[in-house]
Amino acid sequence: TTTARRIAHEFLERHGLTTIFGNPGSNELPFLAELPAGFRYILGLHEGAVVAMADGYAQALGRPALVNLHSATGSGNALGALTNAVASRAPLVLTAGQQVRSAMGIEAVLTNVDATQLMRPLVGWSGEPSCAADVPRSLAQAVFEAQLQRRPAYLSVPYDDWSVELDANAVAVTDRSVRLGQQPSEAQLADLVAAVAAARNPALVLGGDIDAAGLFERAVALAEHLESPVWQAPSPHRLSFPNRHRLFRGVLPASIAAVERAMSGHDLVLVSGAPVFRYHQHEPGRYLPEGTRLIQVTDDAGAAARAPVGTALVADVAPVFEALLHRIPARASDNAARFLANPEPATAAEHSGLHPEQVFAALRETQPAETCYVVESTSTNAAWWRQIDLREPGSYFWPAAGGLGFGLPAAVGVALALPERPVAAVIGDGSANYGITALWTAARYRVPVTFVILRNGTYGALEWFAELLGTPDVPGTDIGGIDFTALAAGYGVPATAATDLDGLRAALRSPTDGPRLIQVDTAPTRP
Ligand SMILES: Cc1ncc(Cn2c(C)c(CCOP(=O)(O)OP(=O)(O)O)sc2=O)c(N)n1
Ligand SMILES: [Ca+2]
Repeated sequence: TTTARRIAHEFLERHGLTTIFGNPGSNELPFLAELPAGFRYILGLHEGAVVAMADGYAQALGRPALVNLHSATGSGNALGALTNAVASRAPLVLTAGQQVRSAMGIEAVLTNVDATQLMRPLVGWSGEPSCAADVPRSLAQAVFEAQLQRRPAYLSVPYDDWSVELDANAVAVTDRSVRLGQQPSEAQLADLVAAVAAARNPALVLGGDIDAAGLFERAVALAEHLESPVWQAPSPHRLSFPNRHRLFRGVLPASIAAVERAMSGHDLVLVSGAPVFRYHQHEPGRYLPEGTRLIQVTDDAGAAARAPVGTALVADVAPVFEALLHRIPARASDNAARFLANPEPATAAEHSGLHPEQVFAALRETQPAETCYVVESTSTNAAWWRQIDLREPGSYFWPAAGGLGFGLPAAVGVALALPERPVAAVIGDGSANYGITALWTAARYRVPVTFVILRNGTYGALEWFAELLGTPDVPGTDIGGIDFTALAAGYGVPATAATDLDGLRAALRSPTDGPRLIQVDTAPTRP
């Protein structure tokens, strides 16, 4: 016999879940005891930062990530960050400690009352084992559910279970594995190939799942093969195509009318790896222009079922791309240069701060081409896509549900997942506050992230929305006067304040082997 804890650790080790992102309470300590060599615990000081770090880590690695939270209070603190992990389809395995079994009914302090309901409807599965003997199997089920659904799963475990001696049946689960394959049928491929081949002027719309599936380069090959224009689907949480490529037409604006306008003239819209669509600002219109057909290919059955227009094939996208590449003759392409030149950055003449385009041009000019950017700055996206020049897979992450508090911690998670890749976080001075404690984690584990804080003193996007919604005089958008260099110093991260372009470039160029924060004053812009 062996204890539930040793079986659980063995199962986690076999499935590569040896990095634990967590913030512990007393209920969690018996699970965290006797961690085998090879496990590492990454401590976050707030559960929102913990889950955001795990989300960045899981997305960067393309594998499940393990999280350990403190009962109800800790799990509740994580709910906001979980909205992003649901939208990014991050396979997070959330575990939380529960009071001892005999004290749950009387609701002793630290009882997670009705634990399996707490995280719904955000998690794809949540459970609490009915007895200690079922703990290892329940943990395995949480891991497999997260992996199969590509959605966070939640497991609550009474802390007196971990030390219980269990028999061979409980150990059997350590040998389990589960695999998922969604190969389209020959008939489904033939239908799709025929539709695209017959299209006079097809448009390709790519979702974040294309980058998540490692299909960034195949998407470029397909677009060049078909000589088709490419858009990133609205509200992207990843980039699935080089944003300066001659065929790239930009990020689809996140409104119904704007998508209709962008698709005019195209008789077929092929949407791959994206919901149809993640609109944001409400601008009524027709979903598609008259005569335009939409086909969606995704391995996300829910996204296919809830789409308001078009037909959908639920399958892995890779075999679909290969069929289109090999069964449709290549279309002639003009010999234009593959990538477009970058425009001169706009300036903010009438404002003391820099224009965000100047900041982004400085990043492009000073950071390595393979830098991975984690961005959370909600009024600077137009400036960002005009000036940045991303040509590698996995180069861009954004809070997938628009929930702020992802960017700063997720950059730490990405850097922990990819220690060989430069990582920069580009964070608004509003967004930075929701996950600011991750600076301490970056300092503690010396995670070499460059945090760039864009300080325009406002919730800029909300000021734009206030105008759009005809409510210009709303309160609560002025956040001026925060000193992020003092905050960073307080958490142990070296910081500088840049007020002009030379100062910013010098700071970006200075050598570093650990985390650093650069606060740059910027002028307000429209999203
Ligand atoms: C957790 C959370 N709280 C509040 C908001 C609402 N919100 C807020 C508060 C925004 C302003 C963010 O300001 P920023 O300084 O990070 O960026 P900009 O100044 O460039 O808009 S944008 C937005 O949707 C949110 N999305 N998520
Ligand atoms: Ca701001």
